[in-house]
Amino acid sequence: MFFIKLRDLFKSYGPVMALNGLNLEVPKGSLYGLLGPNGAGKSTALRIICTLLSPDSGHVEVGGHNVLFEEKETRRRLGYVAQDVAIDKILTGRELLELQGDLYHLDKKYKRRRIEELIERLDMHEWIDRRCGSFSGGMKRRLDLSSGLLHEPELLILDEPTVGLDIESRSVIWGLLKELRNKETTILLSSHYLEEVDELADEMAIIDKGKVIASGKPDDLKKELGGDRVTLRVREFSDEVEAESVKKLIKNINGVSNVVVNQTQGYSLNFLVQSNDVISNLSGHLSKENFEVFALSHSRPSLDDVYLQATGKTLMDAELELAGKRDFKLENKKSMR
Ligand SMILES: Nc1ncnc2c1ncn2[C@@H]1O[C@H](COP(=O)(O)OP(=O)(O)OP(=O)(O)O)[C@@H](O)[C@H]1O
Repeated sequence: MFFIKLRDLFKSYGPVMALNGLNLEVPKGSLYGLLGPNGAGKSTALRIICTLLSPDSGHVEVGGHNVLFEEKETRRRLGYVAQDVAIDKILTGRELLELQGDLYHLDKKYKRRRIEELIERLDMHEWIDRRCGSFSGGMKRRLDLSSGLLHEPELLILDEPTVGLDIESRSVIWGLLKELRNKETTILLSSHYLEEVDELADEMAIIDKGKVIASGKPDDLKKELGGDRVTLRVREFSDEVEAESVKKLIKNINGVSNVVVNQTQGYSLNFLVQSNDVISNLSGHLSKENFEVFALSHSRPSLDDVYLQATGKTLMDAELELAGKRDFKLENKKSMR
């Protein structure tokens, strides 16, 4: 049974098409990861599900309710932890949670109990009575997460929950998310950290340019690639021309597939091999064209390889490319309106 269903979702900001026919189905009680580079459209999709933004067209359903017509019912059932939250600087963490509880119209006794539970669970007692203005990024995130969980929502939506956080805060947040999933809360989170999605998600979707281009269980997606991943360098620092020549040669070797030049890693080559024999014979093939093996590593496929297979580039290359095209100043201005 699916708890969230998105069908043919389109959304543009002026000339920028953020969602380009997005389809997604999130099973009830699962932890679902949306993986994609900055600018892929993840936040836009999450904000639409949370009723904070309207799509240009498409269907959005949460727990059997049409989100576009039943905003109030949807909001009651979900907790949303945004990417950037402007937390009041003067209130203490506890006062902020009290205020949030009042906004949810929680019963006084229930609210106090929930606040205590969350302070305990997210290990916040040492600093929760300090003013929020003095909090670190990790403390703010834990406070945000507590706010989103006060009313025990059936659905928790998190936009990049651990971006830029210290290891301790990240592990506290991961621990809580795993626990909630075991208690049947449906969790949808966006991330551009491969290891976060790999570690947490039961199912995932890769989003690229406003569309889902691959989805399934992380392990199944890795297995579908069907071979081991090899990274090869023919010299310490290659250039594009050399890398493309090596690519041409390797592509024609039997048992090799998905050859990609990895620009951000010194023009190394990434590819999949069907058996170890291919690796043993590699230097023979290369020497025919006067190339040699400078460095070679070999591993089981990772989510980065899944991403590479689906998009033709690594997640890091995609981020660099998109970062060059974005006008963050303008976006900030528009989203404050
Ligand atoms: N308020 C806005 N005004 C103009 N363009 C926007 C606005 N918000 C997002 N965009 C553009 O829409 C596209 C999708 O952005 P979105 O924030 O949804 O992506 P994302 O995958 O969540 O990335 P990030 O993690 O950086 O937020 C990007 O090209 C972005 O530049």
